[in-house]
Amino acid sequence: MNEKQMVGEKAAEYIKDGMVVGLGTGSTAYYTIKKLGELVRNGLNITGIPTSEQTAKLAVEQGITLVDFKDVKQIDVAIDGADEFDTNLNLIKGGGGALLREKIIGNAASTFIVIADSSKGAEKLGAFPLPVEIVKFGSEMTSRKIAELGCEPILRLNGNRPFITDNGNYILDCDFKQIDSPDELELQLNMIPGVVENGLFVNMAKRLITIENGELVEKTR
Ligand SMILES: O=C[C@H](O)[C@H](O)[C@H](O)COP(=O)(O)O
Repeated sequence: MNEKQMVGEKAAEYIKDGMVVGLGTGSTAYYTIKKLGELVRNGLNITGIPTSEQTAKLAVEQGITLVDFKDVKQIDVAIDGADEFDTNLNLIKGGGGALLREKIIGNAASTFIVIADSSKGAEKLGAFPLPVEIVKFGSEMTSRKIAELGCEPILRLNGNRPFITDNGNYILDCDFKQIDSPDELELQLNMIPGVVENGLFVNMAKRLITIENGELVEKTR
């Protein structure tokens, strides 16, 4: 079993009957959703809220009932992957472009569980270029304003066209090299008009499930 499958399936153990579950996006969350599908087919009763169109499709294929977000007052647990995590369980997310919905759902969940293979750990965040979702209007200006914070934003492409998020926006990948104060940078970025959201998830993860020396490890905050 690969590391993504190990952590992804482990997270499914936290899901109990009757829960409303935030379903993450990406190649690690894939294994959680597959496992939850198996459990649902064996009688587990949950409803899911997907963090992307891609995840919605997978969840439906797996037989997981989805609920309309507008009808939801409480999300019990959200499970999602990460592109990078630090020792305080702060994260960089958005490698797959799903960061906005992931942040809304992760923030609304009583418990946000992160699942990440051993390659994602870092002393300080920043080696992974930070994804920032911006509106199309004025995108060059928004990009210049972000650059003033200390990076060279690169417009994410899909082939030779801009990548478009599920929300109809662009993504700028911003290589800050090393992020000393993720909480400050998160706020500074979101203060720039045109920025919709950024991929820094600070003080959100309650539990991290990862791998160390080939073994499953869990850390809580
Ligand atoms: O937008 C994508 C998400 O933030 C993913 O959770 C993140 O990119 C990690 O994905 P993966 O599990 O495929 O490495």
